[in-house]
Amino acid sequence: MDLFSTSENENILPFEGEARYYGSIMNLEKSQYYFDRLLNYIEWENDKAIIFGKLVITKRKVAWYGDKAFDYTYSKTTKSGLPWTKELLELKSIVENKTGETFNSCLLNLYHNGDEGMGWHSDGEKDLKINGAIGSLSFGAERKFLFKHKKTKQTVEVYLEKGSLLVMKGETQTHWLHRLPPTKKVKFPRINLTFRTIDL
Ligand SMILES: O=C(O)CCC(=O)C(=O)O
Ligand SMILES: [Fe+2]
Repeated sequence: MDLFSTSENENILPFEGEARYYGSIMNLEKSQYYFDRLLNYIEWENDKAIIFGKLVITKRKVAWYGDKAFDYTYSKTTKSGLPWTKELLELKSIVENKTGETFNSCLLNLYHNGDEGMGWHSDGEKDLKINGAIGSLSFGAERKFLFKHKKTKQTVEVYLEKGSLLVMKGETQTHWLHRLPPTKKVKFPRINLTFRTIDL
């Protein structure tokens, strides 16, 4: 929060990218409110991905919202966006004000517990604006998030607490992978929102 702003905005990547962890950007009551609203009012669906040529249906649930019903190709499957909800517009504006960036879409992930995670990837899908910022908001259970440099394999870890904001920008997606590792320690759900800019 703003009281502890000395390390706020520090780039946590050592080179070839920019990832800024703001910590929690809202109070606990607000982050609990948004967690509940998102859990109950988002149209969650199991994700489908094509991995090594096979259709895989994940336990993790996803949803896709945006400025208009555009199609977006992600993990080799195509999704179409739903119109923004009230809460998503509020959160988009909070993230835009904090970062000075603008976004036209949001991918949401619901991890029911620590068994669910996301493997190494970068968000460089062809529909995304090149080097555009991605604003990642987290609610619910705190989880570890990792970056790994594509060439040097150097890793950087950060714990994403409830109500927190992580911004990835610049060359991050070109040079770094990221992942949300599964963990036996976490028994509670987590919701993550990544605000993005799609080239329309
Ligand atoms: O859940 C997270 O923190 C990361 C999600 C992610 O990397 C993505 O949706 O591309
Ligand atoms: Fe990602």
